[in-house]
Amino acid sequence: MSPSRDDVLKALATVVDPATGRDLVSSGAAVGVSAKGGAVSFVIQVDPARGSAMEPLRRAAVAAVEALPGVEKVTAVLTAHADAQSSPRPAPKGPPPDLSFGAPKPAPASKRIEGVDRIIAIASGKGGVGKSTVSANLAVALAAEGLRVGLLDADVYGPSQPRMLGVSGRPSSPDGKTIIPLRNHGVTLMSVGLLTAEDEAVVWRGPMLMGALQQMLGQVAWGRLDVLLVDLPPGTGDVQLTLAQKAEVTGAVVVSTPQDIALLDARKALDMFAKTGVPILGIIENMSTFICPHCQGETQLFGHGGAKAEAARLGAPFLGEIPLDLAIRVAGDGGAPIVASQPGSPQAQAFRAIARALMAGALAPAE
Ligand SMILES: Nc1ncnc2c1ncn2[C@@H]1O[C@H](COP(=O)(O)OP(=O)(O)OP(=O)(O)O)[C@@H](O)[C@H]1O
Repeated sequence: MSPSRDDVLKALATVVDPATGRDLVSSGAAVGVSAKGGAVSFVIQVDPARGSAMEPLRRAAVAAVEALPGVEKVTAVLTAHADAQSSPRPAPKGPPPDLSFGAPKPAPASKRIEGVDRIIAIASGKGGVGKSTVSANLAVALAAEGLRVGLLDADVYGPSQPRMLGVSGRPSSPDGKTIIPLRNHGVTLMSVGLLTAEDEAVVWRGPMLMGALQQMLGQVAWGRLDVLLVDLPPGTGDVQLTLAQKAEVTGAVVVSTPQDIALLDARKALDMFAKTGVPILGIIENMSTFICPHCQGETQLFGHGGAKAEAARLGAPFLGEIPLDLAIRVAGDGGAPIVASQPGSPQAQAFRAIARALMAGALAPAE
């Protein structure tokens, strides 16, 4: 019989970090613990200053878990938690988060959005990597697979979903409390961009920003949704933290380009989610290869495969790659993402494959 997540936690609780004298579970160092079939994965957060000196601890943790009956594969990753000053970390309240990519868990009532089964955050470490393009196409692709999909554009600094999904006009609020979202290409959409004039520069200040996000989570009449995608602003700021605190987020998908710099930034996003207990559902490489619009030849402009290698290193699922392709940009800028406007194209198929990979993991029906 394969071990349960609790079995794995018990095994990890026997492994003591000699530097702190505390075990991996009570110190909060072991996060993202997942046990599925015989495959176990977890992340050990370490102080970056101790870096490679932690490898023996990682090996001890792997050995403790491997000793459990039914374990076939153990993936254990060391990550540096972003704030080295805070070491040793305070022990988190409650057990480490569940990184299982299976059925949604019942959430505390206050954190649930009525009628919404799962919330998936789409994040990137830095701007311009195509997070919004990926979110829009992924939303349409999931809808094409038969799911009821919502898209919340929380990119307060540059809301682009109304343009990408070809939606305009102000959402109505018949009772002055509930906001009725708009809908196009099979996707229910709400965006901060719909609450402000298109050319109006929005200077959101902290509390206002949190208020807007909470309003969009709590006051929008989303209806029944299998999944709500949240297109986050780039980086690792307040909106990300608010979302993790105020809503029961099923997990996060991180979009990265293959360049090292983008990957470094992507690492920050991954670390932030690990710290806030949000499981990583997968990594998508965008602008993976360049498709020439004239000869259709393929060039590896930014290198290729960096995100896949990083995903493997972290033990996170790699969901797929999207080429840098003029047709993808033109379609997005024209208000009909390529999955909707050219569903038979190879580019649309690449997004559909990613949607299916996500469904096979995070959106899989209950076992
Ligand atoms: N795979 C792609 N092929 C061609 N163009 C792309 C691709 N992905 C994104 N783009 C284009 O790159 C630009 C930036 O993309 P997008 O707005 O999706 O990025 P972003 O990461 O959401 O940026 P920000 O968070 O800064 O708003 C857009 O003009 C978009 O059309």
